[in-house]
Amino acid sequence: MDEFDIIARLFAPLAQAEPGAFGLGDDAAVLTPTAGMDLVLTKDAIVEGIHFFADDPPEAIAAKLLRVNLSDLAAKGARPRAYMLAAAFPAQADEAWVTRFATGIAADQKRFGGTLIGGDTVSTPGPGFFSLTAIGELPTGTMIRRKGARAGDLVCVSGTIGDAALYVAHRLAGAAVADVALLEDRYRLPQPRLALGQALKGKAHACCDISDGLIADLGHLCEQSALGAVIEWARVPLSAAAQASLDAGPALLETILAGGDDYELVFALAPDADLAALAAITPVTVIGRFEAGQGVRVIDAGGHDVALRRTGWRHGVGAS
Ligand SMILES: Nc1ncnc2c1ncn2[C@@H]1O[C@H](COP(=O)(O)OP(=O)(O)O)[C@@H](O)[C@H]1O
Ligand SMILES: Cc1ncc(C[n+]2csc(CCOP(=O)(O)OP(=O)(O)O)c2C)c(N)n1
Ligand SMILES: [Mg+2]
Ligand SMILES: [Mg+2]
Ligand SMILES: [Mg+2]
Repeated sequence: MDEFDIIARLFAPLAQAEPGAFGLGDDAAVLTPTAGMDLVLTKDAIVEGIHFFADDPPEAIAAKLLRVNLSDLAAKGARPRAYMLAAAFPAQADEAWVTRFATGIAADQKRFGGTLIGGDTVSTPGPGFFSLTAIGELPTGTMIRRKGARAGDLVCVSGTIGDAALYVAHRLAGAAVADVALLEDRYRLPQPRLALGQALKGKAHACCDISDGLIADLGHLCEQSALGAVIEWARVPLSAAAQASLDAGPALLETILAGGDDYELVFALAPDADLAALAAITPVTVIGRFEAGQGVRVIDAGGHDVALRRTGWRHGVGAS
């Protein structure tokens, strides 16, 4: 199967809903924004060995690629409209592997919306590399920014924190964790909080998704909003698996707070905001407050600062 077979047989069927995709038969696509809407654009790439394990199911790798991008759209309050895919398949990806990858994309396109409108298909002598540009829509001028939190706002997070990072710590460092199957599922199949993100428009003063780690990504909100934040460790929402893992080894606290791969939302709400209306969509937990100053502080139940050696994931370039 060559690139043209892959495009025609596996990807073109996913492009039908957007006429400007021309069945993936032209050099480029045409996208007309819906009247009164802004287009919201975001790109994230994933690399074998860095973002996913080589033995992850190809359907899940494809789903994760789409979902990490939809998570960025969710954080901005946008609805998925279209996406572009660049796939560099490694030499060991045979026809069955590529077919399963396309099956994963197709299933999630149906689940979350949006239409494939173009991309590129190449081979690589190196590890698998997949990049996606997600294009969302929202009413003009309503995108939720990282900037805009106010001192006294509540720091809120969706879902539970730390599950995927505990799985990575288990796989790479042999960390003893509870319920590996649940943690693995959270790692492989993040849940983009699209409905919550859209409900946050006009309510959240600032929002971003948690990819690098709760502390680091909350730090991005703080930096852009020119504020600090304090969070109470005891209020950070944990799954039963994460709680049980932590009970066995408190060293995993830092993994939970700074490990990343959560793809939950962290956002700023006014103290009198209607939390129940949001929690009816996706579980939401208040974990702290924005305050004057800079940086993120974590305090324990006694009000003492919790020292962290790292705050989140950073890609390095070069030998440093
Ligand atoms: N190579 C690049 N060229 C241009 N912009 C980039 C590049 N890499 C990252 N950015 C931009 O920098 C910002 C932060 O990127 P990133 O940390 O990847 O955000 P996120 O966690 O939301 O995915 C985003 O606005 C992104 O578009
Ligand atoms: C095999 C493997 N090892 C380690 C990790 C942990 N990890 C790798 S990159 C990353 C941060 C998120 O990826 P990034 O490319 O920074 O996404 P962005 O912040 O741009 O959304 C994390 C937590 C992983 N997901 N998989
Ligand atoms: Mg990114
Ligand atoms: Mg991202
Ligand atoms: Mg990152």
